[in-house]
Formats: sequence, structure tokens, C-alpha cells
Amino acid sequence: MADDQFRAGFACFVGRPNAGKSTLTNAIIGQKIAITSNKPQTTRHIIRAVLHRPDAQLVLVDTPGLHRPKTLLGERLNDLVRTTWSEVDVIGLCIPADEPVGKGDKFIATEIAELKAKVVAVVTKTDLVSKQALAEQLLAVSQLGDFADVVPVSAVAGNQLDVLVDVMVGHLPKSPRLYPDDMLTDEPEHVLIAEMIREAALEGVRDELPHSIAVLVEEILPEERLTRVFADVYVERPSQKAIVIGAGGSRLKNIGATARAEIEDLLGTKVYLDLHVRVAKEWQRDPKLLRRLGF
Ligand SMILES: Nc1nc2c(ncn2[C@@H]2O[C@H](COP(=O)(O)OP(=O)(O)OP(=O)(O)O)[C@@H](O)[C@H]2O)c(=O)[nH]1
Repeated sequence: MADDQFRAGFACFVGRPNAGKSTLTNAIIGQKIAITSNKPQTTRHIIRAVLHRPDAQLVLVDTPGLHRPKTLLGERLNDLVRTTWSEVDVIGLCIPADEPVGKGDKFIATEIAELKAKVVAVVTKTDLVSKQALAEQLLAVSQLGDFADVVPVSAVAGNQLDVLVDVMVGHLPKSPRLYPDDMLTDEPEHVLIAEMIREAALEGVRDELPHSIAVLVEEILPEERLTRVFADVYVERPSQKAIVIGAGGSRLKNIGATARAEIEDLLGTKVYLDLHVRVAKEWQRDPKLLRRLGF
């Protein structure tokens, strides 16, 4: 491949909560980097993952969903989303195949139409609908805006992912590589680890808890035979602390076991995980704590 033909650039997936953005990012990269959950709005950090090809380098940026800001956290998240949108070359607007195109999709489509990025409409979760329903959805989606392309995919079934990547790469500018060949993500390890713990802590808890949990990794200590990880799980109220810990500490034990297995995969060493649950009243409204938590 001649160097002057090489393409490289940034892309992100946007769409309403639960549209399948994180799952799609993971499926494309083939490694669990962004954090998925069946609860809306759990993606907190911008996580870049780099897809290397002989002819191109696609840098994926994961953003949280835009939503009505009710707290300082909500406002910061929205600022973060808009900043990201303005910096990428390609935006994949994700719309699930199994839900009608709605006001939320229209709102996002209109917002991103103003940007320099090429917009590719991505109809996600195609494994959930019939061919007929998919055809109708593709039509409805194409009427939503002036898209560079419309691509149906299923991240779960692994359908059309290569087509989507080809299309996105085609819209990247000609550019030399932006990152070294062996780099998959530029997120510091502690952010990935915090997300793994957060994801484990969210499993199976009530719907109102997700926004009340935050995780801060205090220390990562590599030793000869294992790595010690010290982390705090922040909740807003004592009642939430009780939920996270569970009867006799049983839930916290499970959270620790699940997260530890993932952290061991990430670090490639045995891990000793020290988890503490702390109550920080209204952490979502506390600028100092938000900054410590990386927002
Ligand atoms: N059947 C099916 N389910 C999917 C597919 N992609 C995502 N999902 C499910 O849809 C839900 C939401 O997926 P996420 O990837 O977390 O969605 P998101 O858009 O990142 O969500 P937010 O973080 O809330 O913005 C999860 O339960 C996924 O398992 C798919 O291709 N097929």
C-alpha cells in the first residue's frame, strides 16, 4: 500500500441511549474495551480504540449519550459529547432496527448535520427484526437526513461489521498513521479497571442505581506474582451502599470476583482486588469529587 493512499482519522458512534453504540464499538475492535450494559447511559468516559488495517487506521471514540441535563454531571457529559462530535471525521448515527425512528433520533441527526464530519446512518440490532421490517426501517432512516451512507449491522450476530468499517474508512481523510501499530487504546489502565468494576457493580441492580454509582481506582501496585488494585465504589446514600454490599457482603463479593477476572485478563497477571463502598452524598453535584472521578 503506497503511503500516500493511507487513510487515518477519528470516528464515533452517536445515538439515543441503548442504541447499541458500545456493543458495536466492541464488536468492531474485537476486544472488550468500552463498557456495555442493558441500562441506558452507562458509558461515561471517552474511550478510544484503534483499529489497524494495512490501508487505514480508524480511531474510535466512545461517547456517552446526549440527554437532558439534570445535574452538573449531566451538563458535563453533554459538553463532552459536543466536543467529541466536533473533532471527528466520521460519525455513525446508530438507530436500532427494532424501535421506531423517533424525535430523539431526529434531534441528534439535526445536531450532527451541522458538523464537518461525514455522517453514516447505522441501523443496529438487525438480528432482532425480519427482513421486511428491516427494509422499512432502512427507508425510514434514510428519510431522516442527508447521509453519506446507510448501513444495517448486527453487532451481536457479527453481521455487516466489515462493510461498516469499509464504509467508515472510505470517509477518512488521507493521512499517515496517527498511532503506533500495537496500540489498541490510549485510556489509562485505571480508567478501564474502574469501568470494569462499575459494570460488575451495576449487574442486576435496580433501575435507579446506575447513575448513583461511580468507581475510583486509588492505586495499582504491581508485585512479583500479582497486582494489587485498590478501588472505591461511590454511592450517594447509605441505602444504596447496603444494596451494593448485599446480605452478609455477598453482592460485593460477586462484584469483586467478576471484576477481578476481567482485570486479570486486561493486565495478564493475577489480581488482588480491594474494594470499598463509600457514601459520597450527591457526588453527581459535587464539582470536586466529579473532577477526581475524571469528569
Ligand atoms: N440483539 C442485539 N442486541 C444488541 C445489539 N447491539 C446491542 N444490543 C443490546 O442493546 C443494549 C444496549 O447496548 P449498548 O451497546 O450498551 O448501547 P449504547 O448505545 O452504548 O447505550 P448507552 O451507553 O446507554 O448510550 C444491550 O443490552 C446490548 O446487549 C445487537 O446487534 N443485537
